[in-house]
Amino acid sequence: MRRWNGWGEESVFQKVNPIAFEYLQAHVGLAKTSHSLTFDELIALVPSSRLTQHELLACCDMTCDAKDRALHAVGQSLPDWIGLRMGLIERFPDAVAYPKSAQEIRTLLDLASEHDIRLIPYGGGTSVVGHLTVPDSLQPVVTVDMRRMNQLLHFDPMEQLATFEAGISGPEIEDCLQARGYTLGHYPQSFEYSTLGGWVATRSAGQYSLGYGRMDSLFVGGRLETPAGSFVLKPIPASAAGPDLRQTVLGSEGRLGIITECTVKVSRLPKQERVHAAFFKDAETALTAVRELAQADLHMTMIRLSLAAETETTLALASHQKVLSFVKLGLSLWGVKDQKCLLLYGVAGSTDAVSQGLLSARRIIKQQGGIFVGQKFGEEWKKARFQSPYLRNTLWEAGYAIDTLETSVIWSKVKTTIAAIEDALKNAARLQQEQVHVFTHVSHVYAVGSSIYTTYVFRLADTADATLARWQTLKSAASQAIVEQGGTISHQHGVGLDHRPYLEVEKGELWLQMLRAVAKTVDPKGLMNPGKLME
Ligand SMILES: Cc1cc2nc3c(=O)[nH]c(=O)nc-3n(C[C@H](O)[C@H](O)[C@H](O)COP(=O)(O)OP(=O)(O)OC[C@H]3O[C@@H](n4cnc5c(N)ncnc54)[C@H](O)[C@@H]3O)c2cc1C
Repeated sequence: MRRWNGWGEESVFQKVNPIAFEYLQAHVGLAKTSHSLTFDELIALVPSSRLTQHELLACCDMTCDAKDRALHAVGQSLPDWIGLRMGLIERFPDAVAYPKSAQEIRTLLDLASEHDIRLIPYGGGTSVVGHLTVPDSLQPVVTVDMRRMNQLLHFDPMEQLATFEAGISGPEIEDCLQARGYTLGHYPQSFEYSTLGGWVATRSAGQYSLGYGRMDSLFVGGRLETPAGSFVLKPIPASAAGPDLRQTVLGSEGRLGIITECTVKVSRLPKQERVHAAFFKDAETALTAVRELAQADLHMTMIRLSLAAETETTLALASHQKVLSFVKLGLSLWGVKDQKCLLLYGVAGSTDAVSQGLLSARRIIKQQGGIFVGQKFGEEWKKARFQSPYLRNTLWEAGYAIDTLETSVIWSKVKTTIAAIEDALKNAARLQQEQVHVFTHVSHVYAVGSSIYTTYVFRLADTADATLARWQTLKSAASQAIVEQGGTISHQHGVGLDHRPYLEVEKGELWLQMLRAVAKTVDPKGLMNPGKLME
């Protein structure tokens, strides 16, 4: 069963070795465990619904049950966690709808327009930027859970296209496609629960984005039901007929309507898939190698470079410490010491393509002094690649909060932006007489630049309000640093509520006016996910 107040399956507990806890204490300080709300205590916070006995309840298996409303009140952002664990949830939806077809959604939208009801589309509930927060609305709010719409509607190997209902989850998609010898190749770390509709609505990026593309390029068509009517995007390979309307649906964050189906590009399952690893002596050489790999057109599936602090943290968290001491000793003999950076790189395809890809990658890595350590690190990463979010549970229970930040910039700005984000977090913590442990990797690379993904760990404060204030200070300092460096406020997580204040600087007021005009056209009464993405 899925955890109601954290990440993942209840049966999975990610242990942290004592060395890693000592490491954390040395960097962040000794933490105190805080009281976590019980499920009954959470339910007691749910007020009565404004929709009890409303005629809308006849639609889409809708329910006003407090349990359903509690389970749909938030997503997975840090403020969401503070809300769930410490009882700081201000509002709950009045009801939850569970549509089973596009037709039911059409009926729901028509009824919502007639009765002035606000709707929040809900995919897997894995948003990390406040997409699912219930607005402060005088009108009732219904959260629309899409997960019963999880069928494959059409698959055509000739065209390499598959059409799914939008509520289908990552594992369900891969089960369908792999049984037919195909894959979507989209693996965000939230793969277990997030949905196709959610990926499109947030423009998500998976771990193999280098090989298969981000959701932006996988999504070729679909259907959006808006309060004003249906919007159908035909799958067309390329078109010069005016602006590309797929771009309106991608990243729409539930503001324009409900995506009911998506047509996506699929690929043949690769014969072979390899992830290898190499160490570099410092960030300078490692980033040069990564840029050259990204620009070499090698058909790689992934590149993930952990900078020095993340490499050190990864090694501290690893379970096989004895083996690691040998590796560290060996690396130090090659002059790879304190500033070492770990690179994981993946290649997939036919046996020949994989050998050729690995060989070409090796040449570039070697030119920058990279030391190869074979497949072991890559295999471990593959095994654990959906496990690390489970650490959030373990660390929270020990009194630590963990959050992530992401952006992307052109190559000339990568190093300075990483430093600016990390410094901003450390300074903001220092001003609060606290410490923060900060580490960064780059994992989505392009010919022109790269994403930057920073993780930060800090201590929970004594109360929910104080913990939230601590997070807000850190998050806004880092977001400000991103904006000042000219980075995007989000490379992959979207805007939601948390990034909304920074959007105007990035896109400009005219762009926001255009977007508001589009929303007004398809949703004149402002029913859809109010307040997210834009005011
Ligand atoms: C542990 C963890 C790891 C993550 N890793 C990644 C990662 O590697 N890459 C990445 O890109 N993101 C990642 N995320 C963020 C998150 O998983 C993505 O934003 C994901 O795309 C959200 O999908 P979802 O189905 O859970 O959508 P939800 O969280 O339910 O909703 C997100 C937004 O999409 C809208 N929406 C959802 N479904 C529809 C629909 N059918 N029609 C219209 N609007 C809809 C919602 O209204 C909301 O605004 C991670 C999150 C967590 C918690």
